[in-house]
Amino acid sequence: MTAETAAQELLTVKDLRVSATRRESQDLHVVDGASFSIAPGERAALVGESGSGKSVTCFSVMGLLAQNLRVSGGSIRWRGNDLATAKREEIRRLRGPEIAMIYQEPLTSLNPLMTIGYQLKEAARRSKVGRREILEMLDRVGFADPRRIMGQRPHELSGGMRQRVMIAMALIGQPKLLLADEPTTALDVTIQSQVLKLMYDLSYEMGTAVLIVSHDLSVVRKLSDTIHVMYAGQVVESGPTDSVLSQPRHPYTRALLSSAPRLGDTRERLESIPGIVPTPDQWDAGCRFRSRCPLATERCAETPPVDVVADRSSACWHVDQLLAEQKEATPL
Ligand SMILES: Nc1ncnc2c1ncn2[C@@H]1O[C@H](COP(=O)(O)OP(=O)(O)OP(=O)(O)O)[C@@H](O)[C@H]1O
Repeated sequence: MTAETAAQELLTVKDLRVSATRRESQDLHVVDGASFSIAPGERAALVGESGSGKSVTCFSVMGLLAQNLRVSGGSIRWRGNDLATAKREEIRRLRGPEIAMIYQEPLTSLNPLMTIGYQLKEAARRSKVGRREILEMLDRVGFADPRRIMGQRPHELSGGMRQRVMIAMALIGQPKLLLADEPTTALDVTIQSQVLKLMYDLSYEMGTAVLIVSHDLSVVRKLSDTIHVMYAGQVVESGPTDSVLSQPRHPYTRALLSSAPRLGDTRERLESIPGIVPTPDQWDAGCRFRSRCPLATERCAETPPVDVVADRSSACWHVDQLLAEQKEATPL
């Protein structure tokens, strides 16, 4: 990394390892060698099948890992500090004014007993923001009567309204980074895109970088500048969204694309990825996708090299073959 790129980076996660403590056996790594970085104002996405470690990675950045999990290796560089080794108190101070998060289900992060006003004031206090800005923020996220919302409790609001409150709460302090962990999965399909648009419009106006965790490649394609593909606890491919999705350099990304529906799709059937994701206790030093990969050879039992080309990186022994196959499949 050059001094120039390092200075441009907001968050750099390097070889992150998160371990789960187990009572009767050795600790288990649930994230194991994840690396990616995010620049100021960048819109990035973390994609991958269930269990690949996307949420745990976000919670590590927020310093909000479950009791039985801990960062056991690697670094999380945030504007010169390493959050992997920082004291809880230091990370707590960053939550709100610097890094904020929106969760899948707003009800788990809103207190059911407290009014929205109370909870927004708590969030605003950390960022030294007053009542006027809170009301303005509620107006910006689309509430016609912000004063009325302030007096209501979470159960009095619809799912979409609650998620808009969460967006207001997360962005009230104008953080530098917003982590959004599948922020619309709990919402009706009809309002998902409205809520996403709102989140991205506001973040853009504030210059806030966004890392969205999503299963939906069509959302990622539309809304993200860069994409990081996670598989079995590692980031296996990274790069600008358009180029990763049009010319994947990792067989797992190619498989994900074949299994995702696309607008105007003429394919009769989507191909599901054969096999199952190995669980953390099955991970080894070799390529973890090899049991499901059509290109796998014996060599894949060894740690795959990280292939870096311009702003793309992928970890695969067979990038050349993968690219040759894509060339053959693409009519001139
Ligand atoms: N508190 C915990 N204790 C032990 N293992 C955990 C804990 N939380 C998560 N895990 C394990 O960590 C791995 C990564 O989980 P994570 O929730 O980050 O995956 P994900 O990619 O976000 O999946 P999804 O898309 O389903 O949310 C999984 O194997 C999961 O079972």
